[in-house]
Formats: sequence, structure tokens, C-alpha cells
Amino acid sequence: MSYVPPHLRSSSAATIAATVGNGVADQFHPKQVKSSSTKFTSAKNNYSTGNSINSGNAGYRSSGSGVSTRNVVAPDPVFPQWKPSDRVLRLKPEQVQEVRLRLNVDVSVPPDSLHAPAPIEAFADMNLHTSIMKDIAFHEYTTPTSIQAQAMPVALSGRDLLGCAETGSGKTAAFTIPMIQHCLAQPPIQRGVGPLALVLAPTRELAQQIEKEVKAFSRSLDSFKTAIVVGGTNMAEQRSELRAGVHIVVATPGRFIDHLQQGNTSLSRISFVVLDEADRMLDMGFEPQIREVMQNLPQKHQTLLFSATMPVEIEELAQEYLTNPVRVKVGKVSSPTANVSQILEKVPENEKIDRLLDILVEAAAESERFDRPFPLTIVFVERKSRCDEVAEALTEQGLQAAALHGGRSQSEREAALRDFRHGPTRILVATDVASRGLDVTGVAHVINLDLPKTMEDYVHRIGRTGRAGSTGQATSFYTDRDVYLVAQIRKAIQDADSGNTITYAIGKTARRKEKEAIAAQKEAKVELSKLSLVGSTGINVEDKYRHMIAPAVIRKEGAADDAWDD
Ligand SMILES: Nc1ncnc2c1ncn2[C@@H]1O[C@H](COP(=O)(O)OP(=O)(O)OP(=O)(O)O)[C@@H](O)[C@H]1O
Repeated sequence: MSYVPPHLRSSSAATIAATVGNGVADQFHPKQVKSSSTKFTSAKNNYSTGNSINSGNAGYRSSGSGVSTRNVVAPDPVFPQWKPSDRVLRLKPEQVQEVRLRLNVDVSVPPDSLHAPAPIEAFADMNLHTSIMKDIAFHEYTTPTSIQAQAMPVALSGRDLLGCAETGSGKTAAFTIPMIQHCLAQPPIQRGVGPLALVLAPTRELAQQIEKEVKAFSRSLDSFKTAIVVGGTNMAEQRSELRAGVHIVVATPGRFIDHLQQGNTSLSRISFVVLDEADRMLDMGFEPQIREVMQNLPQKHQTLLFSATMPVEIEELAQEYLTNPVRVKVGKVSSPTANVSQILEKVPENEKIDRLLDILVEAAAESERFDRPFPLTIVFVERKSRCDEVAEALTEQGLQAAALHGGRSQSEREAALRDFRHGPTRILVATDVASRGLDVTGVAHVINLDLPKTMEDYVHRIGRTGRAGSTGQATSFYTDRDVYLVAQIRKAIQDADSGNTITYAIGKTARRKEKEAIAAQKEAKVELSKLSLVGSTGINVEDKYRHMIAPAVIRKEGAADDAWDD
């Protein structure tokens, strides 16, 4: 049925305002699309037409303004009976267990529900649409990551999924690829009807990034349409795109509800929903919007919920909106990725900016010395005003920095991110708007000038580095007010595998690393002194590095212990 605002709902609303075609989609590659389907059997018992929560939104407009006025029944969604390759089908239970063990994947299903599909270690064994396979090859994804190996078969088989894997582990493709495949099996979309699939994400930047990934894996499909629906951008453009009909919408919840209210789009054909970083959406107060969407979806739909952390709110959401979900967890949940080495440093509030400058100027000197670009760095701060202040301070020192926060206009936000992705910006100073999901290749260092409020946010923030198997560094300043979180971080650090060595960890490896770091710092200091005497090309070296050369700011040996022992 089409979306009907709560105050207009009645039982007669179960029709769709649109013209629809019969049969299965054939506009892409007919040979690949199954002409008959096995219907999804899992009944949603949480579906409700009339008892929507009070969204607090007064004055909904009629949903009829933007779409065709002819009322016809929406075509049933199609959940094709997907099967992996014979090779995978032949795997014995003990072999499946062996693969899961190797991939560090933990899978569970509710009692009395079907067992979870086997993990698949090669895209070729997933029986994906040929166009998708072509695009996977184009993007040089040779092997599925662990979460992809297990979550994709679950999603492709039509099951609900709660997926949890560390930051940078490829969760986006784990849902975008099955989502595109799902859309290809549906009856064709028509003007005024759609979308077939919806992804909700907490921030505009994350939504834009996800949409890019959807486009990346549907680039070979003619006339496959996606729309990005986020705040701060032109409503009219989004409206015409939505009304023309799209397969997939990637949206932030607030703006998506705005379009529903205006009748520019509907929920009537959505049969695949992804809530990415759902806990963050709840934090941001999007619960009414999420409920509004989830409670008004057609009965037959599949829901996927993804996050790198698993706070209780996610479990609650899963209980409410997932039906017999397969839970897939990769590695340790809610833990910092082992690819990032973490440093905690106690810095008094009024010295934080100076200390930050020390670190960054050191990095600048090192880059110059080794003739390599300044390492891409994200500096997280607590407040928007602080964000601008810090970015300005860095720029004054000749560092290429930009600010990204919710107080900037959409075009400023986009420009800041674009310049960080593609140059010339090397340092992004950001609030938590950048902490979730943001994937910028080559981020080498995350600095928490202010610690976040929760461990979850810490895990997501430092996960902006050490992505897709690369390594990274995270430096976090803390003060006495952060005692609780610092204890949690230290615990996480202690728990980490020995591969996740950090300056303050106990053990020989960590000590050796600390000594090496100190030696490198001393060397950098000598080099900087030379720089200050000799000068450099094009910049006033003495000014730029002045605070760096001051003895008081050179990090002293054993600082690690101070921080650890306070
Ligand atoms: N199978 C693969 N092979 C190679 N690269 C991959 C593969 N899957 C994903 N990637 C790359 O890994 C990076 C991280 O992926 P992605 O952004 O999906 O991580 P994520 O798990 O969603 O992280 P976060 O929790 O921070 O949102 C991206 O640059 C992506 O292109």
C-alpha cells in the first residue's frame, strides 16, 4: 500500500496509487532473472497499518499529490529461491564450521528457525547477476571480506540479518550487492512507484557514500536508478527523481519522511530495507522516523541491520523489527579494530591545541624530510565551534586543514570532504558527523582532541583509519573528566591481540615500539632544528615550526607511563 500519513489512515488504504506491470522484471538481462519465484514465507507479525507511533509530526499533507491517482494493488515482491554454487552446496557441516572459524565469523539463529546459509569465500560461488560480477571485478574486489562471505549468502537467501563487523571491514558491499540483486528480481518499476529498496543512514556523508557504492555495483546495468535523499540539498531535484521512479533510495531518515509526507515517494513496493549504523540514528533522535518507516512497510520485506558496534539499543531494534534474523558477528564486537594502534595521552584542556599542533607539525616535518605527502589525518572534536577554531589554528600554521560539522552548509560539507578525499586538504577537523562509516582511502591517523562520550563512538572514530586491511594510528587526548571512558579504552587495548600493539600495552613488543617511537622523535627533533636554521622553500619555516622546536613541547621519554599510570 502507499504511504498514508497516520491521521489519514484507515483500513481502505491498502491500495497503491500507481500503475504496475505484471510478471518479473526483464528490463536488465532477461536470461539472468528468474521467471517464477518462491515467495518469501516469513510473516512479519509486527506490521501495523493503523497503530503507528505518534511521530510528533502535525500537518502531514495528503500523499496523493505526487503520484498517479489510479489505485491498483501493488505487485507482490519477489524473493527468488537463491542457491549458491554446487561446490558450496556440497560442503559438509564440519567444513562450514571450519570456514567460519577461519573467517572468525560467529553465526547464530533463533531456536526453531532454519539454519544459516554457509559462508562463501569466492564471489564466483554466490550466483550473482553477471552484471554485478562484472562490476565486482571492475572494482578489483577479488575476495569477499569475512562479513561479506557470511552476510551476503544470508541476505541473498531472503533472510533478515543483524550484521556486526569491525570498522572498515566491507559491510557496505555486504548489503549493497544483495540489495541490487534483489531489485533485479522485482517487477519493473514505474513512474510514481517505488523504490524497491531503501537504505537509511544517520548522516548525509554516509548516505552519499553508500549511494556511490550502490552505483558502483550497478554501473553495468542499463536504466538501474538510485536516488540520494538527504537534507541540505535541493528538495525539488530529489522530488522529480523520486517521482520518476527509482530502484533504490539511500536516505537520511528526516528527509525521507519529508518526501513521504509530500507524496513524492511511497513505501508500497519496498521489500528490502537496510538500517546502517542504526544505533547512531537512534542517538540522533530518528527513532520516530525509523518506526514510521518500519511499521508501514509492505508485509513481505527483508530487513538488514548493520553496525560495527552492538549497543543494547541495536538488540532492541532487532527484536522489534527483524523476523528470525541470522546474527552474523565478525571478530570481537564493539571493539576497536586490531588494525589501529592506539595511544592515550593525558593533556590538560588548555594545552590540547598546542599538543595537537606539535603532533601535526612533527608529521609535516617528517613528510618534508622523507619527501612524501602529509599523512591524511582526522581530528575529532566535541563541538562545532571548537571544530572551526581548531581548523583555523591549523591553517594559521600553514597546515592544510578543513572543518566538517553539522553547522556548515551542505555545499561546504561536501567541499570539505571532497578536498579531503582528493586534495589539497590533508587534515579534516570534524565532529562526530564524520565518525560513522566514512571511508576515505589512506587516512593514516585519527586524533581525538576531545574524547567522545561513549566507547561506541570511540570505536567508530578510530575506525576511520586501519580500513580494508591497512594499518593506522589513533591518538587520544584525555583529561580527568574522561576517567570512565579511558578505563574502557585501556581495557580494550589490553584485550587486543598482540598484533594490536600500542605504546602503553604491557609486554616486550610494546616496550620496543615505544623505544623506537622515542628514538624517531629525537631524530625528528634534530631534523627540525636544522630546518629552523636553514629555512626551506616557499614557507617561513621558523614560524611554522616555532612551537615544535620549543623544548617544552617535545614529548618526553616515559610520557606513556605517565599517561598509563595516572
Ligand atoms: N571484498 C573487498 N575487496 C577489497 N576491498 C574491499 C572489499 N570490500 C570492501 N572493500 C573496501 O574496504 C573499504 C571499507 O569498506 P566499508 O566502507 O564498506 O567498511 P564498513 O565495514 O562499512 O566500515 P564502517 O563500519 O566504518 O562503516 C572500502 O574502501 C571498500 O571499497
